[in-house]
Amino acid sequence: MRRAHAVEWVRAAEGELIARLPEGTLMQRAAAGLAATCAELLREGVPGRVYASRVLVLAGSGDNGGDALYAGARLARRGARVRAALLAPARVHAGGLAALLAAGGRVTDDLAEAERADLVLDGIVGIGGRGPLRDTALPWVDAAGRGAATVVAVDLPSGVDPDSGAVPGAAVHADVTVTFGTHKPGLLVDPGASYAGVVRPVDIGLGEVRGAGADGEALSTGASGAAGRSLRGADTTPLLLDGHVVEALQQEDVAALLPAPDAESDKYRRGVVGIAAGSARYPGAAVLAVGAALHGGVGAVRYAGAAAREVVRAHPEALVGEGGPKDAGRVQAWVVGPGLSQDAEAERAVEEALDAGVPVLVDADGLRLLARRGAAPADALLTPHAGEAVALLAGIGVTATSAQVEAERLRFARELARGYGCTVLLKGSTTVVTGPHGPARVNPTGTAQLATAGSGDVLSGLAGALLAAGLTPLDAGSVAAYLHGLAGRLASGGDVPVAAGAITAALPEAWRRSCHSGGATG
Ligand SMILES: NC(=O)C1=CN([C@@H]2O[C@H](COP(=O)(O)OP(=O)(O)OC[C@H]3O[C@@H](n4cnc5c(N)ncnc54)[C@H](O)[C@@H]3O)[C@@H](O)[C@H]2O)[C@@H](O)CC1
Ligand SMILES: [K+]
Repeated sequence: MRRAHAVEWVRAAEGELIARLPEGTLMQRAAAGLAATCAELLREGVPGRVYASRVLVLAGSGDNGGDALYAGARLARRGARVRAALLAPARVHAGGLAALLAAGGRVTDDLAEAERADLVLDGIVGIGGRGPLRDTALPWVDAAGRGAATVVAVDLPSGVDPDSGAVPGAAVHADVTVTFGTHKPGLLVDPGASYAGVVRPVDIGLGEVRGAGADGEALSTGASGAAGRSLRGADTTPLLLDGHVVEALQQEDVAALLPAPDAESDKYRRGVVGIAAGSARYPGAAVLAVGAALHGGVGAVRYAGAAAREVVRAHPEALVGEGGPKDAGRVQAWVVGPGLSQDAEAERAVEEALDAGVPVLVDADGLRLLARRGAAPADALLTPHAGEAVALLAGIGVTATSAQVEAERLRFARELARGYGCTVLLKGSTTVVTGPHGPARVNPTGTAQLATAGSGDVLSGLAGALLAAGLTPLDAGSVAAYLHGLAGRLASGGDVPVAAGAITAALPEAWRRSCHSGGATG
């Protein structure tokens, strides 16, 4: 599991470490890791060596600038020609600057240095940054963009909000981000994630803090349901700040979560998912959702609704009925909403699915109907895109535009999960899945090619099947997003447009790659 922690968490963990270590230790660890990565990049890149390479440090007023200056000093000691632009000279990190000068580095105010550098270190702001880049930094960042330098962001690209991934104005576009101790949420969530380039974590010993965990290490987050907050003190207490952890499933996590039939399994024990979707006018959504559900690890798929004939023609494996969810046989989870329209019959289908006493995934038209209720059962999974999220938010008295939802996906997904009291999967450039408490999950496999008609119907059928197979709403949503994203990548071969049916066709291969070692996450 890849984990990111919010600034408040990082500060608390660092505070605990700083109290135990000699002064400056953490910054030296950060600078050493940063310099090692820069040296590697210089050796791999055009100069092919550190000696005589041109390095420009952009140093802001905080410790982020300190990290960059100390790393610059280390590179200067290895023969690099290092220059530093001080963006707030009166408040520059004094120790870092002294170290750089002592190692032979120089201060510069010549913008041309940015254009001819081999490597630019963005030490403008780190986790202390708020708002867009300030005017003093802009000409330097623009000049670096004009040149051929490899841009390395220190901890995170300046201008990206560390906790939300929002990019409120100008920001640094990094080729590589060297992040300390743990990922920051803004590095995993768009739009911030798209500014970070390749993210390389550097261990600075946060794992030494009780209960803390750098990438991949055990970290008690109180799992998906805990409502704990800021529990520090007693020796056995993990450092836990509710809502401060963001996770991204990796291939081995998905492998462990995928349902696998055992010798005892028959079709009913594997789970049956019910799909209440489509309408006489829009049968396609039903066909797509059922088709994906058939690949979702359940023993059978029931369809209930007006598109029964079209569904069985496309998928003879499905058990179909023309009535509503109440008249269908037993299922372990319902999917309700895709292509349902919003008439009285649709409303009844949503009511019946919500009252069925099993986990229910609500999508599309179902969400618009649900917004009028302003609440959902605790084991529901809501799967809005930004536009549907706006309607759902209105249902709990929150006014927001789609653009605002897209800009702060984590925040609005959490707000919906808390407001409706259930799990929410917010679709988009970075799909976010979260319950009212505990960690949020972001999907690492997405591709822009998934933004295609019917793609959401495929996702809801697949996630519903995983719910019926017994996964929790958080696991079902995040595993479905992972497989759906991977299938989309496989179907598009990277950049070829895909139709929703092609995503479904690629699901078996995505599943196969996810349950075997050998990796899938890009
Ligand atoms: N706290 C720690 O123990 C460690 C921190 N480290 C580094 O320290 C960083 C955090 O340092 P700080 O807390 O000093 O904060 P930063 O260096 O991230 O930034 C704070 C400074 O930037 C200014 N600032 C804020 N927003 C700005 C904007 N949009 N444009 C320009 N200037 C802006 C503030 O006025 C303040 O002076 C981390 O990101 C990491 O790089 C590392 O050295 C590892 C250890
Ligand atoms: K930075």
